[in-house]
Amino acid sequence: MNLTVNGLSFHYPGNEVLKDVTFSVEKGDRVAILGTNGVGKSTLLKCLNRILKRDGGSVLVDGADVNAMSRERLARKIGYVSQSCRFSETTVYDAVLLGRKPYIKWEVSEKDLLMVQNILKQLSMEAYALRPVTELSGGEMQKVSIARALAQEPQVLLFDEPTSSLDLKNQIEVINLIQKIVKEKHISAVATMHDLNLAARFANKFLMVADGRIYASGGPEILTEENIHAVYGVRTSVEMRNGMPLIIPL
Ligand SMILES: Nc1ncnc2c1ncn2[C@@H]1O[C@H](COP(=O)(O)OP(=O)(O)OP(=O)(O)O)[C@@H](O)[C@H]1O
Repeated sequence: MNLTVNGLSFHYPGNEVLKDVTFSVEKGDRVAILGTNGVGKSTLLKCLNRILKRDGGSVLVDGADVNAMSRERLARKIGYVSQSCRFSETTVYDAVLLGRKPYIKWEVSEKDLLMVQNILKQLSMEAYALRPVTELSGGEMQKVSIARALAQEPQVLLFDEPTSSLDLKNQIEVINLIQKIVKEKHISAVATMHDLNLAARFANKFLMVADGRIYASGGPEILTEENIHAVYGVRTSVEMRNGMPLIIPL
């Protein structure tokens, strides 16, 4: 699988948000999209997933334009976990099972049920599997939407701030699980992130967005004090720890 974005642009009425965004994601990549509030990170994810219709440029999955795909085909290619998850009145189990929708023909198969059980187990969600989603905490709900996207078995997983409501243990668990799934299933994941240290732990590729454009892209070597200052306007000290950059605001 290969996701190629070329010259993508997008505007909301009276607000040009993305300009000439170009990057690619290969099988096995974990990509972190970084940048300040309101710079257009969520908008970019939504353009990849066709939730928003881009103005120009191209978004190709294995050479095929996402705009030309049927809804089901797109769902098998790209999964998306939004920032604010909304669920109808169902149990956690059924909400996760809904992720299997692109694959279910007439009835739910043994494979679908097993997969849901496995994901609930991997995410330590079994204890509340039969509770109504609407009664969960913010963090528990965030895990439900992540579990549902994993059940969808797409080739690219898009996450909008996947750990924003999670405590430290769950943050680590969720990013470790995403990494594991990316490796085992030979897929890729793209996540918008605010915590640079968590991003450094999660990703192998980074896109730093500023003023609607990709300011810098590449491996952990782009997380420099200069780039961070240019993008966030914050002075930091970047040290290497266990082969990973550790970013300390000054
Ligand atoms: N539905 C909308 N209609 C009009 N403008 C919007 C809409 N959604 C977002 N915007 C604007 O587009 C810009 C980019 O928003 P976006 O949500 O993509 O930013 P972001 O980088 O994800 O921000 P954050 O880190 O705060 O989540 C912002 O200026 C925002 O106010």
